[in-house]
Amino acid sequence: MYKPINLQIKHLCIERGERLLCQKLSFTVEGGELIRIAGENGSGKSSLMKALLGWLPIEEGTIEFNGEDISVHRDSLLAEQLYIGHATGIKDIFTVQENLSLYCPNSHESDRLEALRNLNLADFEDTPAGDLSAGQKRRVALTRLWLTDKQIWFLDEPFTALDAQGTLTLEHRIKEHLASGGAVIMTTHQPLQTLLPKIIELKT
Ligand SMILES: Nc1ncnc2c1ncn2[C@@H]1O[C@H](COP(=O)(O)OP(=O)(O)OP(=O)(O)O)[C@@H](O)[C@H]1O
Repeated sequence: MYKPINLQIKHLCIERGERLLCQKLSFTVEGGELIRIAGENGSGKSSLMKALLGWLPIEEGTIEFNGEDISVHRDSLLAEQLYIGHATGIKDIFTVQENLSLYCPNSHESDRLEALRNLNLADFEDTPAGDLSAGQKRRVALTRLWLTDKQIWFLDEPFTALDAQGTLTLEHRIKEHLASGGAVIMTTHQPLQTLLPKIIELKT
């Protein structure tokens, strides 16, 4: 079980390419909570995620993690977070197993194999990632969710290219994480099957 966490966003405004993306947005995230950032294409979902991690400057407002302003001190948030972006980040020239070793260098081989089994990739460990389908590459990227001990997950369109069974497997993993006090902030354009998120809607 994780310790309690609190991410507090107050009156946040982000500007990108001279467009104002969030207008005085406020919400909180605590352990056990699933947040879905919703909105049309270009409304600023990915930008908001990056701003929450301190990777994009903010125009106005504050982001506090466990009471600390991340614009001053973001080490504790960065130490607790796992971010999986829009792009899978999988390296085509490496095998599936090598990609996992690259992303999770401290993981045990037995845990990596178990993670691959969970995602129906056990037969592909020696396959070059470049020979995988889009959905299989997404699954390789998502194995990190079975290998991490990070408490707060930032998942940008994690369901992209997954089939129905892959979607349910990911939803199940997210539920396990929430049940142990983890938090998840995600974007998705797809309908969720079993998850009931708190929705933060961005306007265009
Ligand atoms: N690197 C960048 N430089 C300048 N502007 C950018 C950059 N990346 C995105 N933007 C702009 O910021 C706005 C929000 O983009 P963002 O990717 O955050 O939207 P989104 O809601 O995640 O979209 P989608 O649903 O298509 O993934 C868009 O108008 C986009 O053109």
